[in-house]
Amino acid sequence: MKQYHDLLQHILNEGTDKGDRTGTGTRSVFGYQMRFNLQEGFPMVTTKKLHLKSIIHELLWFLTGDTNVKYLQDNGVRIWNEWANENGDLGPVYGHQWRNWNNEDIDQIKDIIHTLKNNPNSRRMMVSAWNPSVMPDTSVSFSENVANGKAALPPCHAFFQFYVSDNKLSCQLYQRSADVFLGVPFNIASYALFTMMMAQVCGFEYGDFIHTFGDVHIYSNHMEQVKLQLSREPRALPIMKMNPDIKDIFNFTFDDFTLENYDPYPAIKGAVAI
Ligand SMILES: Nc1nc(=O)c2c([nH]1)NC[C@@H]1CN(c3ccc(C(=O)N[C@@H](CCC(=O)O)C(=O)O)cc3)CN21
Ligand SMILES: O=c1ccn([C@H]2C[C@H](O)[C@@H](COP(=O)(O)O)O2)c(=O)[nH]1
Repeated sequence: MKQYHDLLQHILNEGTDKGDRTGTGTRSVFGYQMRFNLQEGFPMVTTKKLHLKSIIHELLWFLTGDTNVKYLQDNGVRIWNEWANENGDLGPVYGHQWRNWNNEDIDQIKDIIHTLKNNPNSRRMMVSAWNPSVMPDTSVSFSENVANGKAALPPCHAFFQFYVSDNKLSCQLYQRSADVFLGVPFNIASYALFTMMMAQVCGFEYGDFIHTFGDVHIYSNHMEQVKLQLSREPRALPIMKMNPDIKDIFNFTFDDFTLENYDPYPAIKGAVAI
């Protein structure tokens, strides 16, 4: 994962100090791109231990269209708790927009699969989680926004596009805002896995995952952690094995994934900016 270390180093070298919504403070750059060839291994950061269980359950949760944290909590995943209201609701966030865009019965995932199978040369294979009509009002709390039918947080991984050439499936994500120490390792692994799942169910080989960023930042309270991480030499990437019998994107379950040869350095704790 030289790509990830290069990004950390680029922000340290070239970033400017910038205030942010959470009041934490960041060092930030605007615009950056990384590319991962999914045939070269599974892009899971090795220089700190990642909680793969959270990544897989979060992705399966998005795919069901669920926006309540109960499923995550029942599976030991805590990463969305801070933003949910007392009933566990997050408002119309990712899963809702993917599967039922703007409450209009538009299933963007089903539509993309149909196009991938029938017209893979299409240049219109986009999924958008960005929906201006549910943007939260930042002057009120997360739960007040949810009560008003708004999303607790606007999507960070806002939209993505698929592309097929040489029978290989690639995916490019635009991430408008990125917490490089905590969020980005999750986001890379999640979209890499999603691309591989889509490739399997549509009958393609693995292509590239391309990760494009807007405001990409290191929070000021993650600087020591980032320096420790950069002092570690990246190790060989692990291999992700998926149950080859699954041919419907909505039928994957947690037990269909096995990560082999993941040999990370120890975890590095960091506080999440709320
Ligand atoms: N500031 C901020 N950064 C994010 O990455 C982020 C948000 N907010 N808000 C919404 C979601 C929630 N995400 C999160 C939230 C917490 C962790 C986190 O604490 N990760 C720890 C522990 C992981 C675990 O126990 O599963 C880590 O060390 O990776 C990661 C992603 C990604 N998003
Ligand atoms: O998947 C995710 C979700 C969130 N983040 C980060 C990016 C920002 O640091 C915060 C969101 O704050 P905004 O003020 O809405 O930009 O969460 C991430 O990196 N990955």
